[in-house]
Parts: sequence; C-alpha cells; structure tokens
Amino acid sequence: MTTAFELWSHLGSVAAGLMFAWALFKQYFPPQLRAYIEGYAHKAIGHAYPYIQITFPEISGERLERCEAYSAIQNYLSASASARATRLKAESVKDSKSLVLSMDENEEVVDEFEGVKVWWSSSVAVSRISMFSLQPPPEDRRLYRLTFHRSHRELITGSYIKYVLVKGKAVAAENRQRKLFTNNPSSNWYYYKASKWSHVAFEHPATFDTLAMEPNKKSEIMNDLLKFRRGKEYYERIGKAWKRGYLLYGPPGTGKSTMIAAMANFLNYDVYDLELTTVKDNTELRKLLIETSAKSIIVIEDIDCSLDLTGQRKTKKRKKDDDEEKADAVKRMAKGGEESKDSKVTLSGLLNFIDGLWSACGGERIIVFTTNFVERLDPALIRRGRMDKHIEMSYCCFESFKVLAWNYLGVESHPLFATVRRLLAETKMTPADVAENLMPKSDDENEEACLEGLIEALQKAKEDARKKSEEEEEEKAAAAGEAEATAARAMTWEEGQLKLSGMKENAMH
Ligand SMILES: Nc1ncnc2c1ncn2[C@@H]1O[C@H](COP(=O)(O)OP(=O)(O)OP(=O)(O)O)[C@@H](O)[C@H]1O
Repeated sequence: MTTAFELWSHLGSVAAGLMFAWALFKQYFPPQLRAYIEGYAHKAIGHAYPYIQITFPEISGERLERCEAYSAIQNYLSASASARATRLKAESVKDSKSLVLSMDENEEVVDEFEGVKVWWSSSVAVSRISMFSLQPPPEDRRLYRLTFHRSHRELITGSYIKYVLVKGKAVAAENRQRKLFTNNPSSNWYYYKASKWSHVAFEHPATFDTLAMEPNKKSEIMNDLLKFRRGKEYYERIGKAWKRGYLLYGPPGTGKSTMIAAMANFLNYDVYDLELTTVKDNTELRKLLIETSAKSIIVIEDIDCSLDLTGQRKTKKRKKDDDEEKADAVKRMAKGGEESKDSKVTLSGLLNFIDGLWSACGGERIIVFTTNFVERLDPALIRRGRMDKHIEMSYCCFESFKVLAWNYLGVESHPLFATVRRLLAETKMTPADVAENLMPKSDDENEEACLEGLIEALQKAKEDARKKSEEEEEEKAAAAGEAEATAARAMTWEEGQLKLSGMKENAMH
C-alpha cells in the first residue's frame, strides 16, 4: 500500500517534471507554435484561449516603404531593446547575452504598458512555391506578432498600438540618415542634360555645442530655429509659406559653413548645397528647387560671387578692385571647376525662388545665403521677409575662444586665459585661426604649449595690424601731400596764365 507520503512525493515529482517540461516548452518552442499548442490545449479542455494575437506583416518588394506599421514597430522594438541594453550596461550586468539590440527570428520581447504585459515575437512566413509556376517564387514574409491577455483588449488596441506607432516613427525620424545634396552641372555637350541633385550621407560633426559664438546670440538662433520647426500651424494661420531665410555674413573663417552644419544637425534636416553657377537658367533653377524635399536647408554659399546679381549696383556705386575681381574668379573656379558664362539665372529668378508662389508647394524649408561682403548684395535680395534673419559671424571673442579651448584642448580655465582675453580684445582673429593655433601639432604638445602658441600668434597679428595701419596712415599722408602739391602746381599755372593775359593786354594798348 502506498503511503500518503509516497503519494505526495510522486505528485511532487510529476509536478516538478511538468514544470521542467513547461520551462523547456517556453524556452525553446517558437512563440507561434507555442501559441498554437496552447490554444489547442485550451480548446481540448473546453476553455477559451485567454490570449489575443495580432500580426503585422512586412509588405515586401515595391510596397515596402508603404508598410509603415511594420517598420515603426521594428524601430520601436530595436529602440526599446537598445534602451534596455544601455540600462543593463549602466547596471553593469556582465551577462552580455542579455544585451538584445534587435529581434532575431522567433525571439520574444516582453514590453509593459500602463502596468500591462505584452509579448512581441518576430517570425518569417515561408512562402509556398508552386512547382508549375513560371513566376519567380514569392519572397518570404517577415512579421511581428503581438500577444496580450484578452482582458486588456481595449487598452492594447486603443492606446498601446497607437503609442508604438508614434514612438516608432519618432525613432525613425531621429535615426534618419541625413543627406547632403549637390547639383551636378548641366551639360550641353552632344545632348542637353539638365542639372540634377546627387547626394552623399551628411556626416558633419558640428553642433551648436561646438560652435564658437557668443552664448546669447547662439541661444537666440537656436530658439528661432525651434520656433520655426514647430511653426506649421502658425505659418498656416498667417497664410505664409513655411520657410525661413537666413543670411550669414562675415569674414572668411568665422564659421558660416560650420553654422549651417550645426543647424542641420540641430533640426535633423537634409542639406541642399546649391551651386548657382552651374544652373543654366531660371527654369532649371525652379526645377531643382521643386525637387528639394521638406525638412531641408537650401544653401547658396558666397552668394556675392555666385552670379552677377549685383550688376545694377556695381555700375551705379563702384567698380570692384582688380584684385578683388581676381580673387572672386579664383574662388569661382575652385568651387565650380570652370566659370559659368552660360548661366542665365537672374536676380528676379532667384527672388522668385525665395518667395515665389511655387515655394509654397512644400513646407519646412530653410534657405541660407552666405557672403563675405554683405554690402555688395542687392538690397532686394536680402530684405527682411526674404532673408528673415541676418546673422553676423564675427571675429573671435573671449566667449568663442572658451568654446574652442574646450573643443580642442578640453580645458575650461587656465592661467593663460587672462592674456588671451586681453589680446583678443585688442586684435582681430577669426575662430578658424584661433582653432588652428589651438590644435596640438604633436602628442608632446600639451594645452599650455598650445595656448602659448596662440598668444604668440595673437601678438604677431596685433603687431602686423599696427604696422599695416601705420603704413596706411603714411600712404594717406603721402596721397594728401601729393594732392596739395598738384593743387599748388595748378595755382601756379593759373597765375602764369593770368600774368600772360595781362601782358598781352598791355601790349595791345
Ligand atoms: N565659429 C566657429 N566655431 C567653431 N569652429 C569654427 C568657427 N569658425 C571657424 N571654425 C573652424 O574653422 C574652419 C573653417 O570655418 P568655416 O568654413 O565654417 O568658415 P566660413 O566662415 O564658412 O569661411 P568661408 O567664408 O571661407 O567659407 C571650420 O572647419 C572650423 O573648424
């Protein structure tokens, strides 16, 4: 006879065996097979299966881009997996196997929403191949399966899925690989080929943190950009196209291009670098601009030397020095390869581009012009409303220097800072030159050596500026003396003429 104790121990072993089998089942069975077996078991005992499953298939081929739900879920799950990995790392969990960054086939991820647990699994639906079909075999379809208890149906189908899609799309927008577009020159050789955009990945590391600029000015620009990005409804309400123009002006090396990169990184926008000299005419310009996408910054660098947009002013006001003209030509050659004499883009074409009707065909665009000579631009081109914000990029001030010292040397303060501050107030040096002097030239050069190098360069710049201004003074004085001498000579000549006419008169009488 079996004693009660033996019975209990048998029951215990059976329970332990069942639990072990259940653990194995949970661990090693693919979730969908498990769900199928569980469902079947529930049916067999006349019990409703308490879990609901929803599948989100990937739509392959051409329609892949349209399968937003699938990719949003993918982004959401990989983001929450990497967040989990970071958290685990922070908690210094040594088990590297638990660092899940993306979901493998048949893997299960547990998520929690408002205290409710849900299970995500991924799997591949293998397509059936028909032996007699001449068509290429269909691709296997991947899918995500969401499992949750039926008591939470409302919450999951009402809020959770919406939440996952919104989060997933936000992650996608954040991780989007931004692009730098440039327009290729149109060619007339053999047959006409219009200028087209081509792109590479935009990977400029500049940010507003690394940009050397007065802090107040910097935060003003950042606020302006944020306001613009959030301004969809505002622009709609006031009936204006959702675009904003920035004019960046200042001497070379003051960070105009760096600022554009920082803006793009800050807003997460693409950059279209428009080389006007290679655009054939206004029609081509319009076509190029219509092809730009929303969430982008359209840049025309060195607008003053891009095209002769200032012809009117040039004849009225002044002619450029020969030297400046040559320098511009060299710049144009360096940028475009050859001077575009064929380009028929006109000022009015450019103005149409900035605020013509077509620019309202798509929103969220920022237009940036840069120039080293703001005074050369036609006022119509840069009037407020077209170029809404004029930003002067200037020589390095002490605040900008501190940013550069942190970027290049990792120092926030140093006894030599006081000397640098005094010298920066006394002389003009661009952030590019300051940065160049701060950059260690070898592994042996420490921050002190770099700062001393900068001080030396600043002292030399100050001395050069002093000599230059003395020379200019001397030149001015010499020019003034020359003018006086000429005036005196003219007087003498006039007096001589008078004398001569007097003598003639006397002789007549
Ligand atoms: N304000 C700044 N902040 C940080 N780095 C700067 C700044 N200005 C210049 N630099 C450094 O100097 C280099 C040249 O600067 P950048 O090309 O932005 O100047 P720029 O004003 O656009 O010159 P250009 O008018 O000749 O095109 C950059 O690569 C950057 O390293």
